[in-house]
Amino acid sequence: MSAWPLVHEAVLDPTIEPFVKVHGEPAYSYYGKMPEMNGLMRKAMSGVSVPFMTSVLDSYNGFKGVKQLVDVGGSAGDCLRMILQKHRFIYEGINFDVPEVVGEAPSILGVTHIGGDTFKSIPAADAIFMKWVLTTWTDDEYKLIMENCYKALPAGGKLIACKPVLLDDSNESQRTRALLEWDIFVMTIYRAKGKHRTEQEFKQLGFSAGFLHLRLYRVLDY
Ligand SMILES: C[S@@+](CC[C@H](N)C(=O)[O-])C[C@H]1O[C@@H](n2cnc3c(N)ncnc32)[C@H](O)[C@@H]1O
Repeated sequence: MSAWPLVHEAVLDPTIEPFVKVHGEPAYSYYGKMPEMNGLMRKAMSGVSVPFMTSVLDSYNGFKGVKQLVDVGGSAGDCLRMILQKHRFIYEGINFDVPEVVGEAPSILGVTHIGGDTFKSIPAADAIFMKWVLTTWTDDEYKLIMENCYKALPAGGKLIACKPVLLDDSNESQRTRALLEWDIFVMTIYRAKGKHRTEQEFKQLGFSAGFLHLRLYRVLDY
């Protein structure tokens, strides 16, 4: 909470986040040093992701043909658990997150937890799932994560990124307002230059990392 009074400073100087000004380090490394914060973050992600994934899995069928799936930034592994329960043909799941998070994750049948850093390398699999990860990073960091995803996949492999897509022109709708409000949250806590992106921006960043085709599936008007 102590970062919020500094929110305007992220606009004046986007090179340093309000969270860093207050705590002296970025949010994820701060959580990693505080088991209680880390536990709260895992719990919060489960709380929002479980109902959300139930709806996604009702309408999205792009996992067909996948045998090994890595969930990048998968937190405690809830998303992967739900995907594997629904799609029994996926015989191997890898839940990849920072060591402090996977170290506390529960064991899940068919899932191996691997600790690491998306900016260094990502475990190989024939498809990658990544939900609610890219918004918190700058364009350069986003590109680096995408390059590491590209390296982790075989030719023709698939990256399934689950993200809200911003309209080209912002409007007065509740959805646009909610996404832009969320940008302010990201700007304050994670990265002053992190943001939601449009379809065209996703396409360009993916293209610059080697992903030549982008197919958009709309689920939940998301
Ligand atoms: C917003 S949470 C999303 C969690 C999960 N994908 C979900 O939708 O429930 C972002 C996740 O990225 C992880 N993360 C942050 N930096 C990372 C890094 N450098 N390498 C691997 N994981 C990272 C965090 O620990 C966190 O679990």
